[in-house]
Amino acid sequence: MAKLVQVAVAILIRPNGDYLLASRPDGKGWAGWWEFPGGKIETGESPEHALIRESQEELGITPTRIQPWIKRRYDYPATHDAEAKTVLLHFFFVSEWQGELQAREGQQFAWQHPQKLNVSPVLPANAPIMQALSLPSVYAISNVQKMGEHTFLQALRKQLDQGLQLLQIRELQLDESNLSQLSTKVLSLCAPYDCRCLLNSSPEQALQLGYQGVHLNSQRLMTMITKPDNLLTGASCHDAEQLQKAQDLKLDCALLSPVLPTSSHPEASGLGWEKFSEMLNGLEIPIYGLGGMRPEHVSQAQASGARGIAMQRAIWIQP
Ligand SMILES: Nc1nc2c([nH]c(=O)n2[C@H]2C[C@H](O)[C@@H](COP(=O)(O)OP(=O)(O)OP(=O)(O)O)O2)c(=O)[nH]1
Ligand SMILES: [Mg+2]
Repeated sequence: MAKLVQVAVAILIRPNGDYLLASRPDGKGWAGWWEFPGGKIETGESPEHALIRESQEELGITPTRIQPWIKRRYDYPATHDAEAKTVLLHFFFVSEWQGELQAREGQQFAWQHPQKLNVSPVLPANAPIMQALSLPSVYAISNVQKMGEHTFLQALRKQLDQGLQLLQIRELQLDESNLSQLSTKVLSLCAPYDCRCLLNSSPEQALQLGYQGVHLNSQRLMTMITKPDNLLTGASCHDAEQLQKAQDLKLDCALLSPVLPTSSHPEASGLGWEKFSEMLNGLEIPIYGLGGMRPEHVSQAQASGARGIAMQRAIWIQP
């Protein structure tokens, strides 16, 4: 059996969202491939400790703000320059550090825009990680029905100014013509910003109304045979079977709900973080927790292996 190697991996993130990749130096297996800085966890060492030690050894910096994220297992085949092995990668976000970056192992550095990678090839185990990083940590869901259109659009503008990047329009109460009118307003408001909009409806209607994406409810998800063409596609999931379906279709993201009790579904008790985390184990597509989420839950969701959180209420309420 191939040996299991535990690895601490540092995703250094700048305030604008760009992250650092480094090339693997000559002399190591998979030389020339791009990876996040990091390295093997020593026997008896905690992943956090390994992360700090490797950052010092490879980059000459000391992380001061660390957020645990996904753990990912991957089987590497034997190659011309490396033996077969199974890695368990412990990914961490590092958003603050002390010291200046230095290439202490002769590696090259490249800061990457999450949606426009300009180096390759990246280590194969990282493919789903890059995919997840191309989406933001917060997914907003519209709430025109409760807030009224005027108040919602005002709150949306505020969130766009603060960097909102992913929005679902979910207004099931609207007839076709009202939905079309609202869509025109929302899409033109979002156009100057770097925010992608998904319509909770059918792929056909999303395309017809000019959305970049569609969000499938769980019923629609289960009837899909392939991922809709030319649309960023998300889906709502409430159980393991639906999550698996979203993954089999290679959707861009999925919501898992309800994580916590929520006023929109008072009858449901919520999965709780432990069960939530268990259900995400082994999934490769980016997942957002939904249900009772507030902005401060992002770190808990990420520590559970999610990309982040989705909010329909708290995001529109200004502190
Ligand atoms: N650092 C890092 N390693 C990764 C990533 N993705 C991925 O599959 N790996 C794999 C490649 C290697 O098999 C393993 C890390 O081992 P490594 O050779 O970098 O370990 P190290 O820095 O401690 O170096 P060494 O001195 O032991 O050679 O994890 C990644 O993004 N960053
Ligand atoms: Mg290394």
